[in-house]
Amino acid sequence: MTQSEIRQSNATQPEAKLGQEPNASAKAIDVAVGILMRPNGDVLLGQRPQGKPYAGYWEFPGGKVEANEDVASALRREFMEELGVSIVCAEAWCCVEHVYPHAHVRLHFYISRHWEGEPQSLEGQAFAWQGAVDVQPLLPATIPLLQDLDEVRRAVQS
Ligand SMILES: Nc1nc2c([nH]c(=O)n2[C@H]2C[C@H](O)[C@@H](COP(=O)(O)OP(=O)(O)OP(=O)(O)O)O2)c(=O)[nH]1
Repeated sequence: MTQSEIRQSNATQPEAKLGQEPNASAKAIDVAVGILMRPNGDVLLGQRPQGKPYAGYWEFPGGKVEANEDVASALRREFMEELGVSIVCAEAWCCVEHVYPHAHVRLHFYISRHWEGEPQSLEGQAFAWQGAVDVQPLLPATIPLLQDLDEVRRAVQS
């Protein structure tokens, strides 16, 4: 995946600030998050491993953008590290901020319909392909996006 393959989607661009108002003095941590979407609209979720904040909660795979790394590179790296999957192309979907007790995060969500490799649990986490997302608990910042995601899933199916 190159920068040119990261396209802005016009379909859904919720610019939401979720949860508490972000503390202006707390620097937001950028997080790259990828939603793998099968042709039938199913999406892949993973369960956060022990030792992390919100262990046991379900999330879309991804992780923090490192220093001197762009979001697209972080997405590629996280998917290779966590799942052994190579993202071929992905589309920027939306960006949301959330203030957790442990961090103020800025989540950059991408949707990918084209990847290479079968997801493997390289960090011991559970995974689940879901239609309408039905795993619980989900990370609080991710829950409000599910309705918009359902619209994308339906558009893919039709
Ligand atoms: N991957 C992912 N993170 C999410 C989602 N929703 C959400 O609020 N987050 C938050 C939880 C965490 O505060 C942050 C991700 O940080 P992380 O600690 O999992 O990142 P990482 O894998 O780089 O972890 P580490 O190297 O620091 O152990 O983003 C989501 O759907 N997917």
